[in-house]
Amino acid sequence: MLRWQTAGESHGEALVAMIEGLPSGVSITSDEIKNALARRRLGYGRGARMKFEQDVVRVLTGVRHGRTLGSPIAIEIGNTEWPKWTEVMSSDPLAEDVELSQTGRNAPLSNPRPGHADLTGMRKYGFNDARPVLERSSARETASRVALGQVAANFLQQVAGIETVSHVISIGGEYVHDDYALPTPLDVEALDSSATRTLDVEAEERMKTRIDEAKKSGNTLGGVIEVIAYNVPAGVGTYVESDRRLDAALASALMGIQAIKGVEIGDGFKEADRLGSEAHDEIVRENGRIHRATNRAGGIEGSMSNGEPIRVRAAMKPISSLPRALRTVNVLTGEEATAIHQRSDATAVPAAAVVAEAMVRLTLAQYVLEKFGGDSVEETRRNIESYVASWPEYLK
Ligand SMILES: Cc1cc2nc3c(=O)[nH]c(=O)nc-3n(C[C@H](O)[C@H](O)[C@H](O)COP(=O)(O)O)c2cc1C
Ligand SMILES: C=C(O[C@@H]1CC(C(=O)O)=C[C@@H](OP(=O)(O)O)[C@H]1O)C(=O)O
Repeated sequence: MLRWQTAGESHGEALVAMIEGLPSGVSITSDEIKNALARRRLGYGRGARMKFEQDVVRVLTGVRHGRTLGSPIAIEIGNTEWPKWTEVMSSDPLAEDVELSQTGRNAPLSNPRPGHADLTGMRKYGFNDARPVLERSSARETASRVALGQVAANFLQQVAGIETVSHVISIGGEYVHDDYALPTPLDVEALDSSATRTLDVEAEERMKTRIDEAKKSGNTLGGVIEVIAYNVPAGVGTYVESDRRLDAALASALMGIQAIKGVEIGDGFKEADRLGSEAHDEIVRENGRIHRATNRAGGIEGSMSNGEPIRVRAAMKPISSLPRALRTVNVLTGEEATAIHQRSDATAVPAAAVVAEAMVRLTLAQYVLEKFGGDSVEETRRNIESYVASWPEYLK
């Protein structure tokens, strides 16, 4: 069973990520993890923190000479901003003669921000300061998931040539064109170089203009992202129990990302309006091989991969911390107030696409391992090859 967990606060000393259950022999280096983390920092509209902070990666356990050992892997991502936060975020009680200043970064945050976990988190955990809530609810934590996602990506690539691609479909209501071709692994470099993580240069300009306008008026934006997984063999996931359904697992993985409010598999909500004859993907034989005439289902039928590219989309709400302050109340006085705002992203849709890709990688790694097992990369690869080899030629 593949399991993973993350720990760490946004302004703490470091984030920590663990993954357990991967076979031995997966090749992975800390540079590959660093590169994955660098992709998450990209995107037009990201805030100041992305410029001055760095992710300092240390692979602490589970990897030797660039190969996994089959034992738990622990990764540390240091926050380079830590020296400024040592007192505010000290895990030990502060010495008696150290008094936190009541201004600047030390000030108690008693005006909770709408759209964040602040108000309910304060009630639930018994704080009258939003600091202890926002430290963990912050999407800083997604760096841990991207680090783990890179390990999963290497596993998927090395056992079955499975590759993922993430891109942006819309920001602030500015969409890519309807006839926009699905990006493939060959497009990853171009997507990484795009300010809005899209190959549609005309849409990119519209998105950038929209972000500029939002920024100018003290506002923020959300959008829609898509992740595609290529070369997933048919039969990953199952219909036999609801908790083993691949589509349900992917939806849960994406909904578990901060600010994601909706998930679609394939054509998702559009399918609801179509006639049955226009909704399903006919099975056709071409050049002796069986495949689908279309891929509206997004590569999943009966909660199993069907051999076509897997396609999932997620909707991200606009960033909750607005320079144009939203109304709130001061929890200490009960009086009306405006929400705290120090700095934030104007939009983080391109970054969320990279995070969503990491979650798809982790989920697929879990489901591939569940189907094919294996304690070493070679064993998993052999199992997949012999499974596919058991089909008649026209079904491969
Ligand atoms: C990559 C990424 C970056 C984010 N950056 C910010 C940010 O700078 N400011 C902010 O208010 N929210 C940001 N968010 C969103 C909040 O973390 C999120 O909306 C908040 O924790 C409330 O959680 P919920 O939206 O799931 O209810 C970001 C989310 C992601 C995925
Ligand atoms: C630090 C990251 O994202 C942060 C996520 C975030 C939030 O509220 O989710 C708020 C911002 O942090 P701060 O409030 O300190 O400016 C973002 O910069 C990151 O993605 O690495």
